[in-house]
Amino acid sequence: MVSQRLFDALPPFPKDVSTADVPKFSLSRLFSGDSVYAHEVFETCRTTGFFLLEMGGEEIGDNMISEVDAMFDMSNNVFDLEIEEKTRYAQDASKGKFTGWKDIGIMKTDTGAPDRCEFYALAQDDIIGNMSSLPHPDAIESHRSTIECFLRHAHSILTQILSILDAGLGLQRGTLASLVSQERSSGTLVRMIRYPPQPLSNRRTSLLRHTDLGAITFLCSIVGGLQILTPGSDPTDEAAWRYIRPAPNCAIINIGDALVEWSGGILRSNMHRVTYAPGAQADSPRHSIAYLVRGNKSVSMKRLQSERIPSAAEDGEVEMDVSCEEWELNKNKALTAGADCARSRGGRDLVPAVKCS
Ligand SMILES: O=C(O)CCC(=O)C(=O)O
Ligand SMILES: [Fe+2]
Repeated sequence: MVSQRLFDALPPFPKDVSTADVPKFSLSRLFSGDSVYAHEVFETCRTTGFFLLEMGGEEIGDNMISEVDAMFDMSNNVFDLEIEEKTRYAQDASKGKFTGWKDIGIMKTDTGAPDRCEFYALAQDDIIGNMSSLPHPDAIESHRSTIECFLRHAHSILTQILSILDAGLGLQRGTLASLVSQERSSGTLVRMIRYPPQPLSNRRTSLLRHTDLGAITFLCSIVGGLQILTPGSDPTDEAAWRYIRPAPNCAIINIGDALVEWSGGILRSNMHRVTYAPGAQADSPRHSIAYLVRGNKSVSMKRLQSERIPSAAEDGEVEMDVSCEEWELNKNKALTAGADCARSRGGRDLVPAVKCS
């Protein structure tokens, strides 16, 4: 949900590229309490797992638009720092440190080739104050309050979406939000990403196909490149990968694996990847900002109990009681090694709210 002003500064996404079938919802209607609209949002989270959320006109939406613009500015400045400076804040996957800077090529794509993107990740706990602050370059330190506002506003928008999911899953209002509280420790991150333009003669996937391991993601970008796998398709079928067209004032929201687990497979986390941008955009660097909301560290990954969520026993499964913290560590290691055998998950039919005999 970058502003129109920043979109106007870059070449447009071409009109003739076929794009994914992803609906656009509006934040003001989401806040209106319209139950038919809420049901459409829920069904999208169950069947596609991705949607656009348009903001503007509401106080929180307008704040978000200017905060996201400021985050993009900051991200540009961070990635433009000298490599020696960025190296001081390097991530260290072998020590489970996924905050700070990740150079291009550290991760693998699905062919085993090095990735083509740089990350700088910030822990929500660091910014909100759930832990003692981690050191960052001045380009970040001087913007801590902007980052905190961005996190608080994005979180309250996502809380609204989670309450729609509570209703659809037959959970008490506030159940899902209580698993991803901002006031308790979690692996939640805001990840800034820069993808340099790729040479015409050698263009390919820059970020491995994956599903997000957390609960829900709030993603902002201007330049295209994000693709989702058409539900029901084989990931090796190139024709099944479709671009999402970024739009001004719109965030891309997607469901992650934790919500699939908690909902017993009702909600859907869909595979996605990043490749070169289409048309004239391919010559511009691509920036994105992903707010990756994860469960509180000690929360279990076991499914929640409700009339609508089939129990593991009903499915003939024995559930492992892993905490979000352990689950994330294992998934992160696999992802870094390119060994994440990701597949889209979830999307099963809902049982009726009241079971009839
Ligand atoms: O850069 C993007 O648009 C997508 C990033 C992404 O999928 C992620 O960080 O999980
Ligand atoms: Fe992702």
